[in-house]
Amino acid sequence: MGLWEALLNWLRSLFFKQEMELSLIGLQNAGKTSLVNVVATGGYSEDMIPTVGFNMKKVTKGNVTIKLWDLGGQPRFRSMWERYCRAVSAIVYVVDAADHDNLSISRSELHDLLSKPSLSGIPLLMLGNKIDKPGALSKEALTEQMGLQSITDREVCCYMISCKNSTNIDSVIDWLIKHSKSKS
Ligand SMILES: Nc1nc2c(ncn2[C@@H]2O[C@H](COP(=O)(O)OP(=O)(O)OP(=O)(O)O)[C@@H](O)[C@H]2O)c(=O)[nH]1
Ligand SMILES: [Mg+2]
Repeated sequence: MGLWEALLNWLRSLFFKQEMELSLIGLQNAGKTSLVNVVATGGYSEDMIPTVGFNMKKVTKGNVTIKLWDLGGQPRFRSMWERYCRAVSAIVYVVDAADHDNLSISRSELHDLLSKPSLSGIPLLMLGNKIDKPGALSKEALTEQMGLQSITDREVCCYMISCKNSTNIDSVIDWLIKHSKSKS
């Protein structure tokens, strides 16, 4: 890289630095903290401790600094989800796509959350995680079971991912970077 080009890149990084804030929501065991780890460091572990309350992590991707609120998914923490979603650029809702028993709870928690007036219009990124597991739902089935078609008051996008195998994590990061633009 020439000196001139390096200088231009440096100037660009000064002026186009972007920040965004996201909340990771979903039932316990969905894989929210695993996603944070995969996005931040690429690391994955089977041995995870359930999140108590919340954790905040800042991750930098290119010029974008992403502030991630990783919330606990156990029932006792769900009442604070709304508070942590108010100021965010996008809500990332993680579902264990292989856990058929908990899908209807996950669906009703999602629709409950999105019905809050304070969160109207905030884009939703739905992630069907654990597609490495046998019996994981397809994207079409997850879209249907989570009732995504009925959400018409905001942008909705859905990806099927595996934190374990790093499947589609690039698409997730690209989506996030695109959505940081509006908050620059
Ligand atoms: N097979 C498989 N297991 C996964 C995947 N992602 C996460 N897990 C496992 O799922 C379990 C729960 O993951 P966590 O990331 O702690 O889930 P969480 O959503 O943060 O849970 P809470 O903090 O309690 O809300 C861990 O044992 C992970 O190893 C995946 O893509 N595939
Ligand atoms: Mg967690």
